[in-house]
Amino acid sequence: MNPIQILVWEGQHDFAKRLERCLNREDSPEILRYDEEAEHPSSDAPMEAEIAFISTSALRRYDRNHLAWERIQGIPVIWVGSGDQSVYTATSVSDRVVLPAYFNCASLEAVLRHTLRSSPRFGENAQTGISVEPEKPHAELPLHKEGSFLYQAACMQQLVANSRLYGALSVSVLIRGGSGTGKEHIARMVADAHPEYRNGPFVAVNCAAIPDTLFESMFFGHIKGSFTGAVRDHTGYFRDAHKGTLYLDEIGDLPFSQQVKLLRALDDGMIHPVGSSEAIKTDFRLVTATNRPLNRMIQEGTFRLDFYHRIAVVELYVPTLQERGPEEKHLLFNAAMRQSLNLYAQEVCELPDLPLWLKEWVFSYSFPGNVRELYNKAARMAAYYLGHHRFEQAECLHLLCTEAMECETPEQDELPDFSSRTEERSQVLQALEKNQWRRSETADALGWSRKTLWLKMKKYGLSD
Ligand SMILES: Nc1ncnc2c1ncn2[C@@H]1O[C@H](COP(=O)(O)OP(=O)(O)OP(=O)(O)O)[C@@H](O)[C@H]1O
Repeated sequence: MNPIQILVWEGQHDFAKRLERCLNREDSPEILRYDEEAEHPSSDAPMEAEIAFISTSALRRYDRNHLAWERIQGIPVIWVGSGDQSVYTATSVSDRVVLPAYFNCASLEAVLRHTLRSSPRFGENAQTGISVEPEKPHAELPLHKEGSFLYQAACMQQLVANSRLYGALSVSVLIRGGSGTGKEHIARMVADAHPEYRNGPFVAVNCAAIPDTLFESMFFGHIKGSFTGAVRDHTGYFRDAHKGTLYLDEIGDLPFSQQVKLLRALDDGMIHPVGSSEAIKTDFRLVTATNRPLNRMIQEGTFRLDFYHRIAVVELYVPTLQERGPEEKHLLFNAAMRQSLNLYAQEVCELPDLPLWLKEWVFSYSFPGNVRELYNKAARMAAYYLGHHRFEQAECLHLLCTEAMECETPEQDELPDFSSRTEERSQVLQALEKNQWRRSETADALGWSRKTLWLKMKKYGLSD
């Protein structure tokens, strides 16, 4: 028997490799790869392959919808989500199942089975000649713990190892990374690694919130009566951090003029409290953090190069959640759900089995707000579960929509011009009935996206 041919048209460079890894090797399917530059399956001639995996984003480049595609090619197509939530939301509520680009073998199997069964070419009991490797029973990968800091990915293990390594030295450390990645956790890890400074205070300062007029007093302190309102002596951050760690968060937001003043004091550790002629020696380890592009700011002249050299003897980069990979998202999401369930529930509440679509959402969503956002989404799901004792897909996906996505209001130009609400409702209803309530076909018939149809059905009480 000739090996089955599978067509892959999906931009992720390792997609085909991951596919091969999941598919049963004894069947050894032949994978035909298409990409941007090479010939692509846009022609109207039927394709050679027996099944295709095509990125949903490919559709946007052609004036066709997925049904037209499948009709022309005459083979079942598994659409691959780009990881963009809008695509996922739009398609997962319709009868089309979308495989997330970051799939695992279990989700591949589920999507494959669903697609082949509903394909006229293969049918319910069809022998397709392809199967997914049986899921090997494997223990969940261990989630490492450093206090309340959880991590698993190799890049995170390296980061933690480096934090300990350089933390033990008396060097200034700059921590770079996106918002919500856990920079403060890393700063504390660095501080705790030093044999001496770890025993002193950890003074955290948000540099984005320091008024220019109070800058010197806040950092270097003042003596009573040195200015109006100075009713008592004030030590300031430098002296507060003596023999410990001074953590300057959002250092990229420190105005240029304040950078000079800090640089002078950091160079020799000598400070002059406001209103005092006495110089005081301070001794601490400096750790700074930022999510701003300091290199670009230096080029643009908004961040001082000499100041950068002073604060960044060692640089640690905290990867975004997306860079850590889907496994880390999955493990952290479970841990965060467990934490929220315990926090919100009146009595002990075990983590329920999460439905496949929710796991896939976690796998494919990019979490631009990183771990902070992941904790927020997990908390929403935990609160929803405690209220409903189940996960209803449409409602949950709606709760998981980010604020920036405008989940509620589809774009106006996507909507046809209906003069009244009632008329629109009956149009939607008629179209649904005409298409046997198949959402993809109905959306096509109305000339809407599936997301728009879904939102309209919710609005008019037509969804389950
Ligand atoms: N790996 C992790 N394990 C557990 N909690 C984490 C992890 N990373 C971050 N968090 C939590 O996410 C939130 C944001 O973390 P943190 O404040 O350290 O981020 P940040 O990078 O300093 O963000 P920002 O740049 O916005 O200040 C905190 O509540 C923190 O406890």
